[in-house]
Amino acid sequence: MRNPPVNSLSLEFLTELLISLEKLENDKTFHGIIITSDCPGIFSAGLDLTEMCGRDPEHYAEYWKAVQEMWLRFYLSNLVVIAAINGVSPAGGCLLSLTCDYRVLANNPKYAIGLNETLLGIVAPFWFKDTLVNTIGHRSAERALQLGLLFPPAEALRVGVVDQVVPEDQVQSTARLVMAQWLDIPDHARQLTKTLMRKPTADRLLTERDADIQNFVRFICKDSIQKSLHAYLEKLKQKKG
Ligand SMILES: CC/C=C\C/C=C\CCC/C=C/CC(=O)SCCNC(=O)CCNC(=O)[C@H](O)C(C)(C)COP(=O)(O)OP(=O)(O)OC[C@H]1O[C@@H](n2cnc3c(N)ncnc32)[C@H](O)[C@@H]1OP(=O)(O)O
Repeated sequence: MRNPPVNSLSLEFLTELLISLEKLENDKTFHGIIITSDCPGIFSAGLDLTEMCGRDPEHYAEYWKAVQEMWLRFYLSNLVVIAAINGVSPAGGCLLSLTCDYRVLANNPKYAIGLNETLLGIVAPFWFKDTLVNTIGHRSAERALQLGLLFPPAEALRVGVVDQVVPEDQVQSTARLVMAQWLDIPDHARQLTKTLMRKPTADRLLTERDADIQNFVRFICKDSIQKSLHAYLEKLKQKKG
């Protein structure tokens, strides 16, 4: 991912990601992809706050549809998808990694990962929650979501948000080793098993997709939510000054 400075998942970047995924899926010489970051120290800052702040309802609806599409397409991809997480990964950045089949995280205490939406005064939608529950179990997910926990590497490994923590200079090579192991499995059997595991979760969003967009638009348009997102963005900007 190369969307400096923080790989935020803007509408444009999400569209590029989806086009890239589609191209790779349509090229039958590809069997797997490794998602990693070109921004030093940052895997992805998550959803782009500027797409959710100070825009009109039509824009929010278009943006949310693209976020849903990213989740659905990566979560259900027939390719083996591995996240080589070489930086901090809050909220939507964590969600993107949770769509992958395997997560390797660099062992740097700054590289926290988690669904921290509540800390921003926003609520992780049910399909964010379902993805986390499927990964770490109900009790750990409930605690992590309510408290908006961002896990440092050792904790992330302990709770199961990531599958492996390795020295920073070994993230890419480890992801490639893991990829080789996954590609050794007969493709059709692995793909069908992935579908079996993930389709019920994806189907829930597919059947409630429009209602989920309407919920998002209603929620994000609230004055109180706009105010807190705006204040949060300002705080990020002032950090430098
Ligand atoms: C009932 C409910 C129904 C429906 C619910 C509906 C919806 C709610 C759910 C919405 C879900 C949202 C999920 C999300 O992903 S929200 C985004 C969460 N992300 C964060 O909190 C991360 C914020 N960023 C950071 O903490 C730091 O930037 C970071 C640690 C990533 C990097 O720090 P660093 O010091 O290296 O850089 P900064 O100086 O902070 O940032 C550089 C510039 O980038 C801008 N920035 C940062 N993050 C974002 C972002 N997520 N979106 C847009 N822009 C971002 C930052 O402002 C700086 O900008 P400039 O000052 O250079 O202009």
